[in-house]
Amino acid sequence: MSVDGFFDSDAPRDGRRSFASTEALVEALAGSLAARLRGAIAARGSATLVVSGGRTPEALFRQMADLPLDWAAVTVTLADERWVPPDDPDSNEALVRRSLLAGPAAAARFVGLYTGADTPEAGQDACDARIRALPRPFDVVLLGMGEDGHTASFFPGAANLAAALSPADGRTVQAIRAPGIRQPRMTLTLPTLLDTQRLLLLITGDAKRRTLEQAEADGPVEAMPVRSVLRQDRVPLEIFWAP
Ligand SMILES: O=C1O[C@H](COP(=O)(O)O)[C@@H](O)[C@H](O)[C@H]1O
Repeated sequence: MSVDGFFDSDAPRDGRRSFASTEALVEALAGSLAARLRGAIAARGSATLVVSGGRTPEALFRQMADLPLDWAAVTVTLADERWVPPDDPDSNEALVRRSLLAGPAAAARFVGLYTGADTPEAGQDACDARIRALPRPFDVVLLGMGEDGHTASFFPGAANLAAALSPADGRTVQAIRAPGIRQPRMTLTLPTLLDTQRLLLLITGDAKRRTLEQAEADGPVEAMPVRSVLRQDRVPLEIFWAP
């Protein structure tokens, strides 16, 4: 159910859905993602799901974890990772393991980005090999967004943002360091994230909605890197929002 006109205003360009509550969003989105994964498994025998970390997707992951699905045929990986071991509370892998890969979904194969190397730069080649080995296109890429307009680990002001958005050498991942972020990161590059059948952006709250409105206005991608997915025309972007 729409709560106002914002998400309906330019529907022809993007699929936008707004919900009266996070619970309603989570229920609808979990069901829709499960249907997509089932369809991929029926067609090809396997499915690949790329998810973001942070706080926003946890309720969705918990809902998905219980859905009836041949989880053993699903590979789950991350759109980005904080360069910390999986026992660190900031690890996106830890979030996925505790909230998505629980119950029936524990049967899924998880491919993490953290390699154990001292730095993401040192781990980049090994991480690239992991992602390169996955079937493509992905079936679903689920992105989030920060209030600063970052998505995945495309941060405003990141030294290597250009390489992440447009990797000259075709690499699938990029080490990221940016002012103001606690840990260095590893992110899938933009062309890799866009190599998907379905691309979703999940945001909640009024602050992020205002960030999205700002990102949709004119301005450089480097200032609000989520613009890189808003402005591309390779794969339709679906935006899911709840207050
Ligand atoms: O640092 C990150 O931030 C974004 C948004 O996180 P949230 O906590 O505001 O939901 C997330 O999409 C990304 O994967 C994560 O590494």
